[in-house]
Amino acid sequence: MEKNAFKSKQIMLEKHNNNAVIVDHFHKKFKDVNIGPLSFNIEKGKITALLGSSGSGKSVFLNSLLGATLNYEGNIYIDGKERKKSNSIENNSKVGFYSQMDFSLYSITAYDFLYNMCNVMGLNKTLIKSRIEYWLKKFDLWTSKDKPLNAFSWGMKNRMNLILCFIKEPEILILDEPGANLDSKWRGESYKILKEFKEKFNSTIILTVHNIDEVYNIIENFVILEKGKLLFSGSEEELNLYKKINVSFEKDVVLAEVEKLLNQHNILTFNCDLGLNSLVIGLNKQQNFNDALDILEKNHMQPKDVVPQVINMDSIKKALEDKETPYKPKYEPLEEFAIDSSDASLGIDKALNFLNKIEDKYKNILNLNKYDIKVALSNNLVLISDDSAKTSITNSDPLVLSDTSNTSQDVLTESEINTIKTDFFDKVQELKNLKAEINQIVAEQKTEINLNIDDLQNYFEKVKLESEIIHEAKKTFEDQTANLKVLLQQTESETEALEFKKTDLQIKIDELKALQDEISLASASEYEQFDLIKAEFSTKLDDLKTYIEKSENSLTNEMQSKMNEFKEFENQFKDLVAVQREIIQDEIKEFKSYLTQIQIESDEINSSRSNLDKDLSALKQSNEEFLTKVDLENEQVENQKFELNAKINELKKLQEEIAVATIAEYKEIDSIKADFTNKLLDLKNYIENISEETKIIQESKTEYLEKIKEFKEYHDEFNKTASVEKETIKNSLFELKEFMSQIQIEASEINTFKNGMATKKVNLTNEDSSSIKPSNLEIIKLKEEIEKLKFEMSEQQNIKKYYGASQGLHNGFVEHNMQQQMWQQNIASLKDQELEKIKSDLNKEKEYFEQLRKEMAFEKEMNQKLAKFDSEMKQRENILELERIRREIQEEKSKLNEILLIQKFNK
Ligand SMILES: Nc1ncnc2c1ncn2[C@@H]1O[C@H](COP(=O)(O)OP(=O)(O)OP(=O)(O)O)[C@@H](O)[C@H]1O
Repeated sequence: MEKNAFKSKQIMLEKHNNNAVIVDHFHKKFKDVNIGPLSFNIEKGKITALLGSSGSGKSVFLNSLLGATLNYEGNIYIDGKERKKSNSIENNSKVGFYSQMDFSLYSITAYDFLYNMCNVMGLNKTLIKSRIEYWLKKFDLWTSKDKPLNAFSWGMKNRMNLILCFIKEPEILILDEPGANLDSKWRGESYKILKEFKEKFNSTIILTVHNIDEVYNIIENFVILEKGKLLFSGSEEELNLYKKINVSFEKDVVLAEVEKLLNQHNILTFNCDLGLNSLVIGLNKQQNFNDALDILEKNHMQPKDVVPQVINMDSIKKALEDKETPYKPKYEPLEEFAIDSSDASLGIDKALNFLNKIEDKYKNILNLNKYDIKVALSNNLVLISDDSAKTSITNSDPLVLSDTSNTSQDVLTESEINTIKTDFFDKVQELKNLKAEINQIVAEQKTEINLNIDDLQNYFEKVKLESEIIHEAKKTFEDQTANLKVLLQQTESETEALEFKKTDLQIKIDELKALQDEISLASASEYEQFDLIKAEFSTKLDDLKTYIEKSENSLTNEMQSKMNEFKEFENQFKDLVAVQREIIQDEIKEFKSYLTQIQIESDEINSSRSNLDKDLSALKQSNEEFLTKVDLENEQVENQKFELNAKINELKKLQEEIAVATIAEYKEIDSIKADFTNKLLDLKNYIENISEETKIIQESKTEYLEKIKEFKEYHDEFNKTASVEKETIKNSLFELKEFMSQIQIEASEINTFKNGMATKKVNLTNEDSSSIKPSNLEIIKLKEEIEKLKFEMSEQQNIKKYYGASQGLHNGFVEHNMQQQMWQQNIASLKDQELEKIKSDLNKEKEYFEQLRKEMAFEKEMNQKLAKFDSEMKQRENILELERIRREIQEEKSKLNEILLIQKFNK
């Protein structure tokens, strides 16, 4: 038994493999309320609306579907798996659920929140970043990705909830009131995204909504609950639900005609309101209201007002009630209606044929003899008949074209007239469509074609006006003919009366004649009396005759003049018709040539169109190629963007560092600058001082140079004297050498004496140390003498070095000892003077060198300052370099920003 139940369940599930959800006798019992038993299916890859009034059990069912409630009878199968037993993470990953989560306590950023949630959902790590970016951008929250969630508005929070639901890209999406808390723009947008999502992933979407009207266009299936029971489950067609629109018209539009027209095009009509001249039209999913409008417009039944009717639970319930007696259109649908506006040449052919046809009909009228026709006009259609008495001329009469020669052949039926009328307006419409196409393809020809179409309209207006004039003229002509007839009848009856009068008179004359005869028979007196009466009577008779003649004459004259007038009018009418005929023929010729022109243009357009088609396909191909290229480039750009962002961040950091460094450096520069300006001021003062000192030095220098010059001159002179004296000294030296050798001899003698004395001394030391003392004194004395001699010798040498001996000295070395003292005195005084001079010169030189040293020290100081200045300048240059680098970075950054902006724009 159980096995069989299992088998039947298997079969049921297999049967329903195109269903994402199978609800099998779901039953949830509460204390006072029962939800179920419910059995229905939710089709895979479709959008199903779960509808029902408040408390109907939608939430109870959704909670059970989500697995939040497992305590119910019956079963819910998701993808063939029993919900109660398959509440695992794996199975839940197939389901996405939208609920209104409140983020008021979440200070985490939107991006981080989604990142964490994706991890929790077990999304592949490589997908997370791209998914987050895609969905945040889709819901316009990418720019707020780093904002904390508790700073989001209600609308933004709701969009976050939707992202949470979509980001998983699940097979089944369950959305409980997705439009709540969203503005109308985002409600519409999210329904659009929902549809896109379904188409992209072939997902099954189950949603509950309050305003079904807003989502009607995307819903494919309906599940309707009412007080815990299933009211309906199936497609829109099965629900018999139509999008209803109330359309009202001007008073002159006949609703019956509108209804007939729409029905013939498979558009349902409901609820005619004759008072407001409006009716309700019903459109199914495949029908577009714009198509209905086009049909009405083409047939000159433009609506005055259009009010769409809201689809709500009431209208759904009504649709369910009406389901038993489905609406059937009153009028049979037309097999073919739409004009293929893409085939412009066909339209022109049709227009040509149609206009030729009209021309034929006009020819028919124009070629008729005026005597053969009786003319009347009905609206703008010409009514012609060979027998006006037989034809009822009313405004609603159909168009009748008649030729006296063959009346029956040219009579058109009402349906033929309607076809001609529809054809005519169709052709005009086709011409309009053609005009629109020409406008699109050849913009330059637009004005010309517009003018032509205007001309065409003017032409028809003119024809209409002219036919109205003809109609008026014909009417006047007919009126006058009728008047003439009446006049003729009057004249005839008057003539008849006169005839009667004449016979009466004749009878009376005859009677009178008889009476005359009787009277002639009577007496002569009576005869005389009778003659008198006779004369009287004859005058009266004459009067009567002249009266009759007169009246006869006036009648014939009047008739004659009327006949003349009639003839004149007839001629005029003839001329008018001839003129009109010529005009119409000319215009038809013009129109024909215009049409051939249009034909030529149309051919040209067709050829250009085929070229354009070729170009278009080429363009499409290149566009596709371009798009793939763009995709590739986009990818590259994304990478580049990422790199650029990283670089920008680096640059930003660098910039910040530079900015900090620059500020510090600026401060330093400022202090250096201040120091520098102070120093510069000092330097200036110093330089001023120096320049003054330099002036003084310069002056003293020139003085000193002059003195040096003098000294040099003196020196030269001295050198001259010295060279002379040198010779003398040479001689003296020779003498001195000899004197020296003598002295050396004496010295050797002294040394021998000294040695003798030394041996004596040794001996004496050996004998008695006290006996050494007197010999020591002698030695000291001798030593002093030798020292003295040495001093004198060196002095003499020195003197000889500097000055030649005075001329007295030349007198021989023999007198040397005698003159030596004198010479020494002179030399000493000379030497003192010279030495004094040299000393002062040396002092001056020393001063000069001191000055030079000072100058050099100053120069050194200046050099040091310059070096410092240079280093400061270098520092300053470094700062300027930094500034330049900073500017370059700024420029680089703005370039990058531009590139980014262009990339964004391109995207
Ligand atoms: N836990 C419960 N205990 C008792 N009755 C409940 C419980 N949950 C729901 N109900 C009842 O079940 C019925 C259906 O409720 P449910 O919430 O499914 O309605 P709904 O269709 O979602 O309505 P709404 O559109 O207002 O949200 C209501 O009458 C409700 O009172």
